[in-house]
Amino acid sequence: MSQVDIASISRQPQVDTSPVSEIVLRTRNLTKQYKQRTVVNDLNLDIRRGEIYGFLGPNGAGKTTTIRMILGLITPTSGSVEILGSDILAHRSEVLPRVGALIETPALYRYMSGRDNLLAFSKALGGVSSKRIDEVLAIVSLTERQRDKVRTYSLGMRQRLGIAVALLQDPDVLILDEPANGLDPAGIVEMRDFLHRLAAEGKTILMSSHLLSEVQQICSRVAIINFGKLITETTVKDLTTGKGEFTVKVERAAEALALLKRQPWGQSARLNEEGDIVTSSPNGKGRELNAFLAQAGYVADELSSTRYDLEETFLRLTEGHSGN
Ligand SMILES: Nc1ncnc2c1ncn2[C@@H]1O[C@H](COP(=O)(O)OP(=O)(O)OP(=O)(O)O)[C@@H](O)[C@H]1O
Repeated sequence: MSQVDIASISRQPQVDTSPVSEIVLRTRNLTKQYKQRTVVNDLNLDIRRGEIYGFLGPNGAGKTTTIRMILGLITPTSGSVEILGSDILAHRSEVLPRVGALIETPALYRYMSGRDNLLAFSKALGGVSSKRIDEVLAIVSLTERQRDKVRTYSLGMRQRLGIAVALLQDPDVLILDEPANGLDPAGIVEMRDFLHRLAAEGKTILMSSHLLSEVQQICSRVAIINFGKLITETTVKDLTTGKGEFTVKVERAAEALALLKRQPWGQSARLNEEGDIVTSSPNGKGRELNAFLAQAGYVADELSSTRYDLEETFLRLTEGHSGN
């Protein structure tokens, strides 16, 4: 995939930030066909102000194509993208300055220092104050290393410098395609802390990833797509929490299980690999389940909401298929 021309995305003059609705980025029935092949299929996404929204899917699922349509780099076959209340294609020049983007590896000059890279991009944008350059260097924690050549930077530092470029015009929305790609665990933690800081300042962040553990740690909400279609858009918490099920550690588990299975609400009760009971509760609440078991003489040692690993959930939802 090609690098994004950040300069062309943000070359337009800055406009006033007027009050906007809670949904900062919205796609409606977004569809892209190449010949007869539908690679993005009727996609409806709603991204809210200040959230870090994970856009997840296996290779070839249509993430980059969607991001390119969101940025107005390619035209949808049908459907629309609204950013900050305006249609991206109809109001490009007002909208794009408020959007910063980084698509895969940033296009940086490796023989120049970090600061000189920012100066070069700022010239392409029509000039950004030296104060703003200091600010973005501080935001991405590169102040100390700003005079060093980019070729001496780690991958994580280069990713952060790429994000610094995207931040030069102080955009409201940041769109990052695979920002954690190739980072080691320490780099991922750095990236996570850094994105949380940006979100806390009110930036809205859309990041794509196939690193599920990463999305689980960083994002508050996620959309999962496969074959260009939305499979689910939900909170990470909901995705990893069993739908109203509880895991119970109790003595004489087999007996307790038999009792539960005789209840109308407990028919799907089962034992997990650890020999603990996984079951629904009489009214969806853990307290009621606890009381029921205790009254029947099975006092629980532990009772918790059943959690699922995001990776398992993702594989189950996408059935491990690749869209390629
Ligand atoms: N210009 C194009 N012409 C034809 N097919 C294309 C074009 N661009 C992308 N595709 C196809 O569309 C599908 C979605 O590709 P896309 O790059 O959006 O997926 P992705 O989810 O970003 O994957 P990855 O994680 O591998 O980057 C792929 O099967 C790809 O081959």
